[in-house]
Amino acid sequence: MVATGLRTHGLACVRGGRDLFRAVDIDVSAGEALWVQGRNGSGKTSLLRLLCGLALPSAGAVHWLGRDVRDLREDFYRDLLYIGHAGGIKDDLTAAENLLLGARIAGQAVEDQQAQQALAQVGLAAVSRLPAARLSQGQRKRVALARLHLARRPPLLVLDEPFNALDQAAADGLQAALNQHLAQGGMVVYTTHQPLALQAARLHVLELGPAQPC
Ligand SMILES: Nc1ncnc2c1ncn2[C@@H]1O[C@H](COP(=O)(O)OP(=O)(O)OP(=O)(O)O)[C@@H](O)[C@H]1O
Repeated sequence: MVATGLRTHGLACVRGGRDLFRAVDIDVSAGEALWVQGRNGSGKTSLLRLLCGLALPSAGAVHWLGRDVRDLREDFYRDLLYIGHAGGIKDDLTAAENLLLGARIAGQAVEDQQAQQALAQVGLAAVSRLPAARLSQGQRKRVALARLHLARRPPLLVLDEPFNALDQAAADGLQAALNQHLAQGGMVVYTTHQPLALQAARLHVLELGPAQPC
């Protein structure tokens, strides 16, 4: 069988000396989405960071296309777009510079004009040259999400609270972009406290419970 997506087996995470979760098995293939749910502090962000190889699990492993992400490194990061809770936006850079920097760190060659177009797609054309420090929370979130509108969108999107701080029009636009990504065979792993099911070939739901006692 051809390995086509993101898988974990027996994933476990310990933070601050306590078990956040154990034995998490994930299997997300092309066109599928995983909605990670749970209360504040249940470990959603911690899980997403493990999936992206940004932290190590206390047990288990993460596989992308059949290989451990620890061995894949750059090959995995080329296929992945991770947008964290805070979006990684730098206050002293403009919206456009933030977008360009984020893309270039991910190894994506992006021209200024493409960045402007992507920012226009998320309704930020008028403020693209403003320092991010002068943007609202929702506008900062949109800067981070503009990465979805650059020419090359990686197949795997891992998005931590992407709908937070967005107004209804922006949330609708994001939902449409993610549904389009899934329809084209991409994969989305996301968290949200809002009732926002994406249209996927299969929508997996993972509910993280309260932390287990050590
Ligand atoms: N590096 C760390 N050291 C110690 N504790 C940590 C660390 N990272 C996370 N935690 C703890 O792990 C728990 C889970 O945090 P996490 O951010 O994964 O939760 P979450 O489900 O994303 O929460 P929220 O819904 O509030 O965003 C929290 O109690 C947090 O304080």
